[in-house]
Amino acid sequence: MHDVSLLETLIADLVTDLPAAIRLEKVVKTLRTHFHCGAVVILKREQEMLRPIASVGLAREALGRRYLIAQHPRLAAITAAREAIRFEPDSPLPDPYDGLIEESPDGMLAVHDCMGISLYIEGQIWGVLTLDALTPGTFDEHTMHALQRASLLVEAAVRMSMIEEHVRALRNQPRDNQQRYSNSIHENHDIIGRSSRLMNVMQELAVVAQSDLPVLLLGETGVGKELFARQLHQQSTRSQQPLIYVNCAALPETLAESELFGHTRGAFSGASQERAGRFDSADGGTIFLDEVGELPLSIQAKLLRVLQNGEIQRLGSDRSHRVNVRIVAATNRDLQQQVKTGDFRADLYHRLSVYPLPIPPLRERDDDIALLAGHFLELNRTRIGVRALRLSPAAEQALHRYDWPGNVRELEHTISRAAIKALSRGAHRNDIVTIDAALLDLPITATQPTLPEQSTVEPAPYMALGTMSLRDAIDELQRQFILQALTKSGYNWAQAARLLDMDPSNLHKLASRLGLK
Ligand SMILES: Nc1ncnc2c1ncn2[C@@H]1O[C@H](COP(=O)(O)OP(=O)(O)OP(=O)(O)O)[C@@H](O)[C@H]1O
Repeated sequence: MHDVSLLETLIADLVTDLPAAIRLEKVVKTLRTHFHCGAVVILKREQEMLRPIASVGLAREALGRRYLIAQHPRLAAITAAREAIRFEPDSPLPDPYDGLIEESPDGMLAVHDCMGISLYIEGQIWGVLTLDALTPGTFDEHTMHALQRASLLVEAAVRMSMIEEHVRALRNQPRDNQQRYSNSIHENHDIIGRSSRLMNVMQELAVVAQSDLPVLLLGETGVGKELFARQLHQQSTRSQQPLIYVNCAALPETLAESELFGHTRGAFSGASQERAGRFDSADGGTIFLDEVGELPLSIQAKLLRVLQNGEIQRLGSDRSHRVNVRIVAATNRDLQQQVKTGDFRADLYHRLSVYPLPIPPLRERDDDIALLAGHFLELNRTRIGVRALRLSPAAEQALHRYDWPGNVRELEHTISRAAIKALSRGAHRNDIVTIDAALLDLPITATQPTLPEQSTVEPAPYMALGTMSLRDAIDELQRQFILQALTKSGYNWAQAARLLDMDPSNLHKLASRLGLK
């Protein structure tokens, strides 16, 4: 593609009426074709971090990662410069995408070309664009100039996507809220995931956030109810006011009342001075009652009174005062069942559950697993200080097969544990550490066969001329391709056949001949 046709294609990507995320995906695909790259990524800057928001050629989990700029010298150099920057194939600086490249047999970036450019919106750095080509010599002075020109259109595409998001958000907003909300729509990215189930919850959450209704977040342990509560507050009209967290399970019954509603001086022995409670602290804002199902019945009665008349009474006081607090509660218990057994007051239940919002368990949003895993891998990579931390294909498969009774929390702990175990095998700072399925130590919960661990597609130096026959080399290449397709499709043979553009029955036959079945 010549420069002119590149610009034309980018302009076409720009003017087509597409959702923001898809528009940017199209842009990176166009750039990949034009610049003959293995991977192209658009990353958005968020304080000290860069977050991939559109990518092609990288493993899907990359979209869940966050790159601390200070820890990635290439990204730091691109961010610091205004012009396009190129890294020579022999550059000693580690590449942030090592282990994540789809096209490379083991995901690794050996000798390769890399270039990038910072993206500016309204005079401020907005993010960066990076391009990696697997063949050294792909990028030269000419491509640098072409990238410089193309970056203007990428900036335009980003701008357009931002404007569209603003418009969509404003359409959903009550009038008095417009200014505040438009400032914050791009801020919170803490909830990782792109599954349709998650997107539906986020949409519902955005709508209910704007009402002042009490919300009851329901979901199994570890699904992220606290994150959703924070998001709800952030998107509400109260976002500039406090969000006060109360863990009801950790409140001792004897102290619960004074903690929640405050106490007067001398209300009990040790109460040497008057003290405000959590409801006072939350005045004007939101109180988040986590694990509300654990509240003792005596406190439930007092909480109900606050919800009924908006007034609180400090322990030891006979006067009450008004507070204006929005209630968001969460539980992993079956509250209706608790009502039946008399452990939870029915009247309080009805007050709290005006708007129940169920958060789906992780096993019902498989699409989020890779992104979350990527996010936790990057956090752990930073923590343990290695160059790259990645999953073997079999490990990735194991994550998808497992049913995650402890949900995201369990995934987070599984990856942290495996990272530390990998480190204890003697990894060093400059190492690329691969977590294999055994390190994850997950119980087998599925019927699908486990890919043999040798499916980690290693670079194949042994395929050099003189070390094997052409026939064996072809077999080896076919084996690697099939394993990659199987890994990518989660061992779904029909999908793997489509990826390989083969007839499924031929794929089965070939896989048997190659010893893969
Ligand atoms: N979508 C997500 N993106 C990033 N991190 C997540 C996500 N969901 C959950 N987490 C992380 O998983 C962990 C558990 O989340 P959280 O404590 O909110 O769960 P919970 O539903 O409140 O669980 P419990 O009912 O046991 O209190 C936290 O460390 C949280 O940051």
